[in-house]
Order: sequence, then structure tokens, then C-alpha cells
Amino acid sequence: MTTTQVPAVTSEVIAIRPGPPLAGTVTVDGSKNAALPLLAAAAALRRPVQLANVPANADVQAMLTLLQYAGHRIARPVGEPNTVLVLSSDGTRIAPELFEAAARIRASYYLVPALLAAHDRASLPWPGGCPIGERGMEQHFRVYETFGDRYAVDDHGYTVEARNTHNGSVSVMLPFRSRGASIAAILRAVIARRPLRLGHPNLSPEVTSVLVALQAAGWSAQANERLIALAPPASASQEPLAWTVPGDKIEAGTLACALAATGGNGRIEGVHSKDVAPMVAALRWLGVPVAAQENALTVHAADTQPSHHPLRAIASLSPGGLDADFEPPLMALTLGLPGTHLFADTINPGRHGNLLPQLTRLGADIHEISPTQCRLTGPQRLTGAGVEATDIRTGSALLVAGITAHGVTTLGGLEQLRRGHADLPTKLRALGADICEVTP
Ligand SMILES: CC(=O)N[C@H]1[C@@H](OP(=O)(O)OP(=O)(O)OC[C@H]2O[C@@H](n3ccc(=O)[nH]c3=O)[C@H](O)[C@@H]2O)O[C@H](CO)[C@@H](O)[C@@H]1O
Ligand SMILES: C=C(OP(=O)(O)O)C(=O)O
Repeated sequence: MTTTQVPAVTSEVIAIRPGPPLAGTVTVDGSKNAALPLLAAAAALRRPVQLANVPANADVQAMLTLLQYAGHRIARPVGEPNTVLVLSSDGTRIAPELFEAAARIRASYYLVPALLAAHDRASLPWPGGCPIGERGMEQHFRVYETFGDRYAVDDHGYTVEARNTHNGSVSVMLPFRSRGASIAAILRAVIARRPLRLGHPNLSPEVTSVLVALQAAGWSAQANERLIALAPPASASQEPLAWTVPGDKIEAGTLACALAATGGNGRIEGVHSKDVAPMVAALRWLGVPVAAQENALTVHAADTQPSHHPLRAIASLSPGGLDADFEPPLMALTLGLPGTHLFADTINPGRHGNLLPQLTRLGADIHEISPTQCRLTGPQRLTGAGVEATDIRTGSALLVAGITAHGVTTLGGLEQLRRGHADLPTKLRALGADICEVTP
């Protein structure tokens, strides 16, 4: 950073200044949202699992602590900080700290099957996570009921009790493609060792990576847009398993937006490009050349002209749809690109209420059509200001916006950003961003 004129701060912030186009090569971490269900799947299988490429973000750390409170042992091979060994519960009692700690993350709901397997009962608080609107769980309860379980809810949380009265195949038809409920159904089938037919499933990489992990454990798993069909292996095994967390598609998409926003050229490694396909399609539509290799993306935004195409970024749970978490960094990018661009996120109805006021502080002019739909016309000139990461993706979008805003942007609320990314600012800095941490 070439200036010391950072506004006074009262809590830790990141200060960002615009600079030359970003350039270079960077490798993404493992995906938080894929690591969380894989850790829960390891616990549900009650078989030793070595999980590689585990990211060091706060939500994953929280999940590892929850597994320990639930009686599982966690080990790390010496010298391999991103590898975690999950060793199954020895049947000890659940630590009382579990309840309070589970309220910190949304994904604590993935622990229900593992708790049922070990204790026939799961009592958990309403999940936490990003404050992005009403975030229901009733489809999870429908899944558990279909397996014969009972559940009860109160103001503090919910309890599921296993009633293993049935055998044979279980069929569940989801009314919408909930990722959480899809994984709940899969893990519930795992602990029951019953075949599952899950209709109208979520097929995001976070779900399919659990299916691939179960295949490595001997389960048969087929998935298409209509159905996930799962069946247990003929005999149980206690052989250790080795799984790998896929690279973080959202981190990769955010870094691609940052490269594009500055007109830079760079390479993002460690992500399956098929996981980022909807983001790549949006970038190309906007006139940003992106080459997709199997495990890397190359962004060539230098010396290219924007397309002037209007973007329609509609968050979707459908196969091949635009993941809701891609929307915020895309919104930050399009503020700098010509055209009138439309954004809609009805999946997370509180997202725009978080993101838009923060972008407005930077001078963005965004027309709210409704609480979940907005339109903006670019290019707009943004000016540095103090902003707040009110949820993970609002934080990463503000990093993209701050890189292009004139003057100094200070980003607070870093605990939200760190829930999802171990160190996104360092990755941006590796690409040449003028960025530093400021403590009060
Ligand atoms: C830990 C994790 O992976 N979080 C992701 C997950 O969250 P989340 O757990 O919210 O995702 P789901 O796909 O299950 O839910 C999608 C929407 O349906 C609602 N719903 C879901 C289940 C239910 O029983 N009732 C109900 O109303 C949710 O509140 C949400 O509004 O998917 C979202 C949509 O892609 C992402 O933005 C989040 O990053
Ligand atoms: C919304 C997110 O996470 P969570 O569901 O854990 O709150 C996210 O990862 O952007």
C-alpha cells in the first residue's frame, strides 16, 4: 500500500486501494461447503476417513470442533495441515458444549445422521450461518419422518429420534432442490444402510462429491436430474477411506471476477472447471475471455473489450444453474461493465438486503425492483468508503468492488469473510492487489 491515509478504524479491517490490473497464478483452497458435508459423512459412516484439501476457514474449524464434542476423534498427519483424519465415535457421551457451538454454523444440520447413528437421538439448536433471510429446515424433517424418525421443535432448536422400525428401500421426493435436505436424505440412508431413491435432488458439486465419497466406501450411487439412487454395499467394512475436498468453486469465481474487474490476466488453479461453468458462462457473456482447463481457469481480461451484453444473473438450485453464492461477486464486477444487468436471488431472500446497502456506500447506484431482484447499469464509478462484510459473499463482493473503487476502501466484519475463506485477501494480494490488514 502506497499511502498511510487510511480512515480511522475501531476494529480490525482490510484496507484496499485500486492498483494495476491483477496478474499471476493462484490456487484456491478446498471448498467450505463441500468439506462440511464430507466431514459429516465421515462421521455418519463410522469408519476412519482421511480427508485431504480441508480448508482452514472458521466454519470448517467449527465443524471439526463439533465432531469432537460429538465424540469423534480428529487427527492431522504431521506436516500435512490440510489433511484431517476423522476417527469414529467411541460411544462416549456428547459434550454439553455441542449445543451452543452448533448454533454458530448453518451446516450443523448435517450432523443429525451421525448423532442418530451413535446415540439414536440428535438434539441441536437452530442453525446459524449467514444472515441472508429466513432459512428453513422443514424438508430435512420430512426426510427424517420418511425414514420413520420422530422430531420435535421449539424456540431453541430441534430433536430427531431414530425409530428403526422399517427396512428396505426409502423413497423421498423433494418439493424443491434443497442441497441441505438432499444431503440429509443421503446421510440418513447411510446410517440406516437402506437403499434410497431421492427424487428432484440437488446435484451441485457439494452433493455429488458426497456421492463420490460414498462410492469409494462401496455404496452404489447413480444421479441424474430426476433421481439419486443409492444402495449400500453387500457387507460392512472398517477399511480406512481417503477422500479429497474439491477446490472452492466460489473462491475461484470470486478471484475470476477480481481479475476481470481490473482487466487483468491470471490463472486460478485447484478448481474443477465444470464446478464453475455457470460463472464462466456469465463472464464470457460479459466479454471476459476465460479458458477452462480440467482443474484450472485462465482469465484473459487485458486488452479486451466488454461485450455490452446485459447480464441476467438468476440464482438457481437447478442442475447447471447459477449458484446463489456466485451472484455477489458478479454484481460487483458488472458495476464496472457497460450494460443494464439484472440480479435475482429468491433462494437467499435476505442477501440483497445485506449486499446492496454496502455497495451503495461505495457510490453504487442499484435499483431495487423487489427485495430479491435488482437492476444496475454500468459502468459506474465507485469511491472508497468504510464497508462491512455482513455475510461471507457480501464480504468477498466488497473486496472485488474495493479493488476498482477510487481511494481507500476499508472492509470490516472480517469474521464473516473468514467463516468462508481461510485467507482470500492474501490470494488477492498474491495477484498484485494493494491490500493490507489494519488493526485499531
Ligand atoms: C453450508 C452450505 O452449503 N450453504 C449453502 C446452502 O445453504 P442452504 O442450507 O440454505 O441450502 P438449501 O439448498 O438447502 O436451501 C435453499 C433454500 O431453501 C430453504 N430451505 C431449505 C431446506 C428446508 O428444509 N427448508 C427451506 O426453506 C433455505 O432456507 C434456502 O433459502 O445452499 C445455499 C443455496 O445454494 C448457499 O447459498 C449456501 O452457501
Ligand atoms: C451462505 C453461506 O454459508 P452458510 O450456509 O454456511 O451460512 C455461504 O457459504 O455463502
